[in-house]
Amino acid sequence: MLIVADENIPLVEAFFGDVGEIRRVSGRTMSAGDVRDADVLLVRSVTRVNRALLEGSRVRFVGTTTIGTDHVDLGWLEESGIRFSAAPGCNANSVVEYVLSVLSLYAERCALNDWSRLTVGIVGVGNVGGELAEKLVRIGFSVKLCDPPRAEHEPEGANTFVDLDEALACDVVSLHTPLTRDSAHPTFHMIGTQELAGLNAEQLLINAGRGEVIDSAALCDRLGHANAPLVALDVWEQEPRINPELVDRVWLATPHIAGYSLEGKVQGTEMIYQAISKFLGLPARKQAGQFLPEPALSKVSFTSSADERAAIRVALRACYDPRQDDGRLRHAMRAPTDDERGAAFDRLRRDYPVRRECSSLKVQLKGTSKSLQDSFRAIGFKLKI
Ligand SMILES: NC(=O)c1ccc[n+]([C@@H]2O[C@H](COP(=O)([O-])OP(=O)(O)OC[C@H]3O[C@@H](n4cnc5c(N)ncnc54)[C@H](O)[C@@H]3O)[C@@H](O)[C@H]2O)c1
Ligand SMILES: O=C(O)[C@H](O)[C@H](O)COP(=O)(O)O
Repeated sequence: MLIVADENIPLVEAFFGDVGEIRRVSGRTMSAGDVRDADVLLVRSVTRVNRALLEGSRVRFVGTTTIGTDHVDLGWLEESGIRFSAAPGCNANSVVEYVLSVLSLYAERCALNDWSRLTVGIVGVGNVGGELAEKLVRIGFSVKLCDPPRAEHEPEGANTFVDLDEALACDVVSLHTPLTRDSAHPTFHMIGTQELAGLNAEQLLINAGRGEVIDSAALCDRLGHANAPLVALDVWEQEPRINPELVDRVWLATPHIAGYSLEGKVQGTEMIYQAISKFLGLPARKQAGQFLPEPALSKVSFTSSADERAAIRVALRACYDPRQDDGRLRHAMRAPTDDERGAAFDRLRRDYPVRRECSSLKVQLKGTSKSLQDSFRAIGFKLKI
């Protein structure tokens, strides 16, 4: 059995070495020739999986080690009898930690002593948005949830969810929808000129869903006018050849790495390993946990003299500080041509440093308040009181 896998999927050899022969190829440039004699194909979000890639090949199973599936022609795979599996939720916690870190930076920028005074509108309340909402509520934030598909289909939907306008009126708006064009509630350019016109300088807009959910030409234009909101973008239209002018105009710019914790990546590989094992009728004995190394930073300690709010900031940013990714992307955008900038964007993702989730860090709190302990727990740190 031949397994063709994107060269940037971690631990393919460790998980699949005894399932078949493995051939690594570039996900960005993967062609029909690369996959013709494959039985199994493993991709990331950068490979378009469709008739052009697979027709005439031996491929019977496609797995994407990602949450998003907009790069895959699901209809064509089904018609062609090719089994498909994604990795729902694999890196949801990583994205949530990205948003929490952005929120902590924003609160600091606004000189807000208590970050939980910010209201947060979450658009798209699935694995990522749902986990974000749960953590924010536990910390004490007020959240508004916008998810029309869920609002329509769930019995309590009308009471739980708000419409997009209401979510867009919050201090912070965080987008976590999939990219859809033909659904009942399409998200392609869901945030366009009109929605952007309604946002103001007292607001923060975060997009860690898919770049095409925001009309980026309209955003670039809005950011050139008065009273514009602050914007944090992790995802972009036309990746990897993103608009350098837009990078210049946003507050925080990261190269589609919100989901790039080591835990998130390894869980993605593990979920596809489980799906393939089931497809082939093989036992799935390997688990992500056995491949996670000891974290570089394993413990921090705060005493009763710690400023409680600063303690959360310090611990959160010890795990992940988006300003480092922002600096690297801005530097990469100095390259002179579109091609070079695109290659640099992909390099930043390929050579991404090891980033561990908050659950890998033990936090010792001596003589601190119960509410601080609850907030640390809500974020996901391991506590030692
Ligand atoms: N930046 C990153 O690194 C990163 C990482 C993981 C996922 N993502 C993106 O985030 C998306 C969401 O991930 P998830 O795991 O939460 O997916 P999910 O499928 O669990 O949830 C998506 C939610 O969005 C809702 N939705 C659909 N259309 C909507 C609309 N028009 N308005 C509001 N809500 C709508 C759905 O009903 C669903 O509840 C993924 O599809 C992927 O594109 C990005
Ligand atoms: O959909 C996802 O899971 C994320 O967007 C994922 O982090 C994308 O990463 P990639 O597959 O491009 O490495």
